[in-house]
Parts: sequence; C-alpha cells; structure tokens
Amino acid sequence: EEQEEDVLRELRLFLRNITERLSLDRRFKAFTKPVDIEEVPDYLMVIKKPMDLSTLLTNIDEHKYITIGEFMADADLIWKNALEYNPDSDPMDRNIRHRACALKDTVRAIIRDELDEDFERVCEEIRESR
Ligand SMILES: COC(=O)N1C[C@@H]2C[C@@H]3O[C@]2(Cc2nccnc23)C1
Repeated sequence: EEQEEDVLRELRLFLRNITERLSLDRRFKAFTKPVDIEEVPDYLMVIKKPMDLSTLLTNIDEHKYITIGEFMADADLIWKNALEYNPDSDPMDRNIRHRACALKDTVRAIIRDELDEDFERVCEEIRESR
C-alpha cells in the first residue's frame, strides 16, 4: 500500500545518496562507468556479470532494489570483478585491487553507520510479502 511505497522511496533516496558519494570519490573513478569492451575485448570472457556505479544508479531508478541486501549484492560485484580481472602483481593490477578493497570497506562502513536496522527490517518484510 502507500506506506510501502513511502518506505521504498526512502530506500531509493538512501541508495542514490550512497552511490553518488562513491562516484565523487577520486579513488573509485575506474568503477564509475562500465569497463569499455572495445578497449578490453576479453573482459566479458572473464567477468560474467559486469557492474559499475552508473549502472547501480540506473538500477535504483528502475526500482530494481527493494532491500539493502539486493543493492549490496550488485555493489559487491564491482569490487569482486576488479579483484578477479586484475589479479597480477604488476603495479596497475595492485593499484586497482587496492581501490577495490577500499570500495568494499567504504560501502560497508557507510551502511553500518547510516542504515537504521528497523528500516532495513521493514524493507525485508515488503520483499517477503511480494
Ligand atoms: C574496473 O576496471 C577494471 O577492472 N579494469 C580492467 C581494465 C584493464 C585495464 O584497466 C581497465 C581498463 C583498461 N582499458 C584499456 C587498457 N587496459 C585497461 C579497467
């Protein structure tokens, strides 16, 4: 009912705010747009489900996420894909893995600090009711 839509609207605002803050952080520039398949032709052979911050924003606007957990699963793909595709010891790979780890820790810290447990529980109740 209408109260449920109010809750999901507030969730979208919270998720957009997190995603926009991450997109402004210079450490995460490599994660703001999809990896360019023309520049990296083998990317889709290695990475089954690409994800990036601009795609997260599109998914939010398309009402794809009803719980924080669903958003986290896609946000985690960003850094997991970077660790998987860039495993080597050369400085470029090490650099993007360092940023991937920083992204992982930053997302978790924001959610721990800013997500109200009761609000998340209401979102999960809505997900179970649909
Ligand atoms: C999240 O970003 C990444 O996982 N990558 C991996 C690619 C390999 C390397 O860096 C990326 C883009 C790129 N483009 C041209 C030549 N080499 C590269 C970004």
